[in-house]
Amino acid sequence: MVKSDIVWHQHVVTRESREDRLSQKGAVVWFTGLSGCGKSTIANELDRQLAELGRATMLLDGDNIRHGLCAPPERLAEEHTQEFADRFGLGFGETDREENIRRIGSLASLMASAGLITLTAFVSPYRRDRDRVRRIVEAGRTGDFVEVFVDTPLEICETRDPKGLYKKARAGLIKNFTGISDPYEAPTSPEIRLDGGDGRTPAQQAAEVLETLRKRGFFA
Ligand SMILES: Nc1ncnc2c1ncn2[C@@H]1O[C@H](COP(=O)(O)OS(=O)(=O)O)[C@@H](OP(=O)(O)O)[C@H]1O
Ligand SMILES: Nc1ncnc2c1ncn2[C@@H]1O[C@H](COP(=O)(O)OP(=O)(O)O)[C@@H](O)[C@H]1O
Repeated sequence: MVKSDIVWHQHVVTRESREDRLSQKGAVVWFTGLSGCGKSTIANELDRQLAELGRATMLLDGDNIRHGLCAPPERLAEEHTQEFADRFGLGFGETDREENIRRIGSLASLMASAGLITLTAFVSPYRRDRDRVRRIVEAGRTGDFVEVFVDTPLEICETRDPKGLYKKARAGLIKNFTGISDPYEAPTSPEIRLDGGDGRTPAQQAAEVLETLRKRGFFA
């Protein structure tokens, strides 16, 4: 393989000095699960709980990121050529999801290296894609990637259906819909598994994640 001319640049300000100033350790807390499982709600609630403790955080979630960094072709075509939009716009095919998670994983890893407790909430259905992100994040330090599997039964997600997408998917109006016409590969050994059907509130589920982060030494 031709060695790239892109050379990594060592920064003067170290990750450790950034974390010392924040009195915390950077991390990527990766929420994964079906559409409607509760990952955005729980991640938002965890963000609120961390902010209440004065922690420095960032939250990235599927719907929002797909308005910008990982926008679909039709949105890019508003500002760019159709060729550009077709090349860089992302949908929900397997390769598009791979690129979606690759981009987000790289961004989240950078945020963690700045000392931020970075929360991400994406369906991220493919084990291979999540494991790649884990390797990127943990290249810096083992243990910095905390996978949170929001294990809510499909029946509950479909009953909730807050955006009516399951109904459209069942009617064949949406292709490649996770859990209906596209696979979801559940994590085999997540750091945290939340039972989405156990009747707990998002605040209670978020509190469990918060305590795990504290026990793992990300903050005192
Ligand atoms: N085909 C298909 N499959 C799954 N989800 C779909 C699809 N089309 C649109 N949506 C909406 O997009 C949100 C998932 O985007 P993600 O970036 O998290 O997906 S992925 O990680 O690339 O699989 C997801 O948001 P959440 O419901 O918050 O998970 C859906 O509302
Ligand atoms: N623990 C919970 N108990 C009851 N409803 C929940 C819970 N967590 C989330 N919900 C509801 O489920 C729906 C989907 O939640 P959301 O966070 O958007 O899921 P996702 O981001 O995984 O698609 C929302 O209407 C939300 O209010």
